[in-house]
Parts: sequence; structure tokens; C-alpha cells
Amino acid sequence: MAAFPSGFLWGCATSAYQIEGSPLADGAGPSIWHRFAHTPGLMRDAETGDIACDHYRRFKDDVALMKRLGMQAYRFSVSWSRILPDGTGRVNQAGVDFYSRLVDELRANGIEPFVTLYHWDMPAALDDKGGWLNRDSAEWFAEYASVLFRALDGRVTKWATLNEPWVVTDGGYLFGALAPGHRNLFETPIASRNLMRAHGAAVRAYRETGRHEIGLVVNIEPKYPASESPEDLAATRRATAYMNEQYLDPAMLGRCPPELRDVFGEAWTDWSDDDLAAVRQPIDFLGINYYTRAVTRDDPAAWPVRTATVRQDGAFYTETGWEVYPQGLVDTLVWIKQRYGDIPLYITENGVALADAPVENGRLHDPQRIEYLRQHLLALHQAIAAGVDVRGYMVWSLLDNLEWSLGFSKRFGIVHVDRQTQERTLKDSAEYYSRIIASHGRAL
Ligand SMILES: N=[N+]=NCCCCNC(=O)[C@@H]1[C@H]2[C@H](O)[C@@H](O)[C@H](O)[C@@H](CO)[C@@H]12
Repeated sequence: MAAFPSGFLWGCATSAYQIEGSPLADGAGPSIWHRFAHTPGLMRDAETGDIACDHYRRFKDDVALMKRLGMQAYRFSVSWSRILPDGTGRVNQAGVDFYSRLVDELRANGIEPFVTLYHWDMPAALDDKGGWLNRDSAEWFAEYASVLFRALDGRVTKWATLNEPWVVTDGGYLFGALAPGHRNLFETPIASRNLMRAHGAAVRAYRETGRHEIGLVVNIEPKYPASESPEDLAATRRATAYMNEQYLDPAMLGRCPPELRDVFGEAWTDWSDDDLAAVRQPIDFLGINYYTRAVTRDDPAAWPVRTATVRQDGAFYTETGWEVYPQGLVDTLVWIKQRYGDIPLYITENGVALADAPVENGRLHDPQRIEYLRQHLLALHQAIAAGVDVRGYMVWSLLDNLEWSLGFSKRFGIVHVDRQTQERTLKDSAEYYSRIIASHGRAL
């Protein structure tokens, strides 16, 4: 196997609410996820992020674990309500200090911090003011981002504004499976627009003082028509526009996919030219989260996109019900380059939830996760060979963690976490990934 490009960055990814625990420690305010998780009936097994992986207290051990694995970068998110407990205004210095210590610990161990500003956990105080439905949310977010830029820029050299705005709106405002748990077609495009306005406002704020790189992280799920029928081809266009183009087109092209008017119907309002210009800020990279594909057919009853994903005979499906399809990563990366140009890319998440074997004698054998990683890294190498400028790969995830409203039932970690003892145990996939990093991809 030919090596990956020199300077290619090998790392792993997590997010604050999924691993930290201690959500209200040291002056932090509640987030919408703290509120959602403590609302009866919304979380599988009534799980919460109150403890999670206890990373807030164990972060030095977890950094040591990353060091042992040879991680070159660590993508993590900052909890907004640790920094600004009320969402705006008063800064909680203890919250800033936690992330400052984490950044210093990473850098002292030769690991590059890669910071996500927003991984879904808006301060509850701002949700009380309308959250992403309030146009002021762009200014709130820029204020929060600026506090972190002032405190950490220079020691942090890679910033991502948002993680997966599609999931925030589809899960949080349309179907309600995620915080803040709304089910409202009319709210969904409003939240989408304000999220992207917030992205643009934070990028503009960064350009005033920032000296390094800032980008956007999106989940891309390539859509393949189930047949060549006009109905399935149109459905595939709608699904592509709704999930894959809805956020990248404004950010990169300064326009919205026309199919969104069809998807949202009377709930759709065109973006103003001012909003389009404010969102289309030059960025230094795109983060791509890739998990699966969707073979797509027309389904008039499947409100509001009117599409369905067709199960593939003979394919392997993960614990989250996603088809394993590495070719989709190649197709996605080539598509990104063709549609948006040669912007540097990072795979900011890729991984798999499996019904892992138990820990035995300090080991956990997960051959299927090794095969998943191997197949997707081979696909990544194929895309790079085809000329796509991919500069790094972050496996999702370092630790088994809180899979949002699914609780801890879905284990994505390359490191097992014992829910009772918090003991970390390397899975075979961690050892495998460590060898990949050490060999710069040659051991694939
Ligand atoms: N249907 N369907 N198809 C796939 C769509 C995937 C959308 N969800 C994600 O990408 C989330 C991302 C999130 O950042 C992380 O916080 C989550 O823990 C992982 C795992 O769930 C992934």
C-alpha cells in the first residue's frame, strides 16, 4: 500500500456532551442536551451525560491513551455553556481554563487540537430565547466563538464552527429525536438558515484576529437511485439536496439547492441576498463525516422529503442500521471536489457501532471494526490517488460514548469503556489503528 501524503494527520474524534460528564461543574450552565437528557422518556434507558466517560475529570489519562496510540490530532468540541453559562455575557473562566488545560496537555504530548465550536449543545438559556430560531443566534455564536479565539487561538490552529448542521435541524427541529426535540416543519429551515448565519458570523469574527484555519464539518450520505425511473431519480435529487447540499451550497456557492422549495413547500422562504453573502465566507477546509450511503427511492408518504432508503441484500448493516459501503466515501470525496472545488478536506468522522464482544483478559476482539476501518482507509487512499486533497482522518470515536438519545447502547469506540468502573480497554481496532498511524498507512 502506498503511503498517505506527507503531513497527513491521523487522529480521533469525540464531542463534549458525549464524553465529558460533570455538565454543571465549575460554574457551567445547563445545555439543551442536559435539559433534554433529564426530560423523562426522551433517552434510551433514561441515560444522561451526567457521567458519560467522565472525561472532564479523566482527560489527562485519555490524552495519555491517545499518546500511547500515536494519535497526531484530536478533534473535540467545547461545551458552550461551560464558557458562557447564560449563553452570552459573563465568561466562566473555570470553563475556559478546563479547555486551556486540555489543549496544553494535548500539545505537551505532540497531539494537535482540532476544536469544534458547536457539537449540538447550545446553552439552555439561549434556547429559552428561541435558540436557533432566533436570528440573534448568529451574534450569540460569534460572541462565544470570539471568547475561545482569544483564549486558545495559536495553541489551537484548526477550528470548525459547526458539527453537522443537518443533524441539528433534522433531529432537533423536524423529527424531534434530538435536543431541543421540536417537531415543526416551519421551524426547520429557519434553524438551518440561522445555523449557517452563525457559521458565517464566526468565520468573519475569526478573520479579525485568527491566524490559523477555520472550516465547517458536515455529514455527507451519498444517495444512489434505486432505479432509473423518473420518480426515483427525482427522489434522489431531493434527498441529495436536503441532506448533502442544503448546507454546503450556501457556505461554498452562495445559493440554496432549488429542490428545498419542493421539500419544505409552504414552509420554505428564499434566503435574502444579505444572508447568502453573510454565510458564504471563505473557509480553509471542509470536515466530512462519512458513515454510510442511501439507495434512494420515491416514497410519497415519507413526509417531507418523500424518499425512502432501500435495504441492500447481502450488505452488512451496523448496530445503527447503516449499510457499510466504503465506495460511498470515494464517491463522496470526488463529488465534493467536483461540486465545490479543490478545498482541503479532512475526514472528521468515520467509524462503526457494532455488537462488540465482551472484554476478556484485558482484550476486546473487534475484527469487524478493523475491517470497516481498513476498507474505508483503502477507499480514502483511492480518493486521494484520484486527486482529492484530503489532509487527515479522525476515527469516530476514541471512546465508547453517549450516542445521544440512544444512550450508551451503540458502541463506536476503538477503546472500550466499562460503564460501572470507567475503565478503558483497548479494542483490537485501537492496536490496528495505532499500527496504521505508525506506518503512515502502509500497514493497511
Ligand atoms: N440515517 N442515516 N444515516 C447516517 C447519517 C448520520 C448522521 N449522524 C451522524 O453523522 C453522527 C455524527 C455525530 O457527529 C456524532 O456525535 C455521532 O455520535 C456519530 C454517530 O452517530 C455521527
